[in-house]
Amino acid sequence: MSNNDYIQSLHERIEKNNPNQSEFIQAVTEILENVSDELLENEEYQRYRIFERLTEPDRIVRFKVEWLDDNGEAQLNRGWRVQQSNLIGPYKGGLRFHPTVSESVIKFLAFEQCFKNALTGLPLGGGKGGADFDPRGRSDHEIMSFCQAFMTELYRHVGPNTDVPAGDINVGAREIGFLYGQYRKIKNEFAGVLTGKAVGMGGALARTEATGYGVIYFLEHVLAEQSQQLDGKRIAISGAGNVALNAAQKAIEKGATVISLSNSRGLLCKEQGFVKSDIDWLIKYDNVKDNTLQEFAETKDGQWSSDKKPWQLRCDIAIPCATQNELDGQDAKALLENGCQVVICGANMPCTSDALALLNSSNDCIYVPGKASNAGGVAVSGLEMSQNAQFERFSFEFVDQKLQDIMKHIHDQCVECGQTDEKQTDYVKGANVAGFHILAKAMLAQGV
Ligand SMILES: NC(=O)C1=CN([C@@H]2O[C@H](COP(=O)(O)OP(=O)(O)OC[C@H]3O[C@@H](n4cnc5c(N)ncnc54)[C@H](O)[C@@H]3O)[C@@H](O)[C@H]2O)C=CC1
Ligand SMILES: O=C(O)CCC(=O)C(=O)O
Repeated sequence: MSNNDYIQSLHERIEKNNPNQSEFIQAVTEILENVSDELLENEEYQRYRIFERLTEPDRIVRFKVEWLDDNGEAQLNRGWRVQQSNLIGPYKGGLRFHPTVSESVIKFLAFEQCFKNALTGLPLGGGKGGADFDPRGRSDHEIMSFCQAFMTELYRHVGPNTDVPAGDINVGAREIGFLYGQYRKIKNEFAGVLTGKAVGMGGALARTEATGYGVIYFLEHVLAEQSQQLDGKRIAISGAGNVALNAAQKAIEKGATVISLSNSRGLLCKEQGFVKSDIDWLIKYDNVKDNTLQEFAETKDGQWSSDKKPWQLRCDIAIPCATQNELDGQDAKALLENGCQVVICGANMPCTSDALALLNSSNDCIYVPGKASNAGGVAVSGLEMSQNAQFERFSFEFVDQKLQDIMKHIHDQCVECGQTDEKQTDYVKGANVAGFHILAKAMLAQGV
């Protein structure tokens, strides 16, 4: 088979085996494009079918979640846990509760997670889970009932050395608490089976902040490569959840001007830049108010625009922190026309394929994929696991320093594996190739 035919056969296999799973196919295609050379140059990778085996999840668990709402009516949802690969550590990755959750979404997240976790240098395999449950408008009691029902099935598939879920969209400290409480009751044991727990029950200090802070630490390295710094840069951020708000807070602390936040209903802009107390307020009322951003504009400061995204704003740096495919080709074009120099992802796969192609081929803009830049969250989850295993508690400063070291380590790997002919760094290629080497080597070493 010619080289072209071989790579083409891998594309066809993915399409054929995963019909109607556009997000999963998108994530796999991006990585395949970057690792084609390694596959062609390494006969062992082909003989042992490394790519095919990495793309096939070890197991997919789909389950029924039935629970009672506040009116005493039965509700029914679907839950998933995709255990993609435990080649280099227990399956590890978050849980997402959102009506758009599907098998394709969880599979793409689990696949990406394997590469991300490998880049951290910690012994973490890859997995992801969630449910098509919409928490919007639900009471605390309903959220608790749902979480308990979800864990009543999930508990049999997880364990501190088997699979360790954490939070993702709409799964924060409150949900992790309810999930953990149910696991503890069923199993009658304290075990580090979830991360993102409250600090008083084994959670790591700085886990809440870690993903957003990690993005900014990574960004500083990207800018340093260009002999630039964060101080004075205008940053547009999308999202207004855990990742967005903590990235904003760290960026402000480092002297940047953060001009936007957003949610699925619209955009909040503050032209002169948010200040620390603004972000403190938004963190405090996240989850409490129906639309925190709109309320901020109405009662405090800034402009609210319904149904708008931040990508038309003039900015030096864009940080998408909401969800997959939130930034499309038109948005990418607008960012480039307005002089955006760096797009660095807080969210997982926030750019459509069109947007990625435009941004990553531009000589004027650097694009950093989430599997590199948002790995700080899972890295600190890894520290939480090690803290739990030792019955220890690490200080905020210790964890934050480790996080900074890990983000630098990931950046260094991207630079090493992502060199282009023009002696620049292609961060997409760097992250994909570096992660692939780690997983491929482990797969070869462990035999078939
Ligand atoms: N929480 C974590 O540690 C990590 C999260 N991520 C990724 O970061 C992203 C955000 O996650 P979190 O902040 O944890 O979730 P979150 O639930 O705290 O916040 C999500 C935010 O995105 C907004 N949003 C959702 N869909 C949207 C849409 N279509 N358009 C605009 N805004 C939308 C929501 O309104 C909310 O403000 C996700 O892609 C997640 O997979 C990645 C690594 C780690
Ligand atoms: O902390 C974790 O285990 C998971 C974080 C996560 O879901 C992600 O990196 O996308």
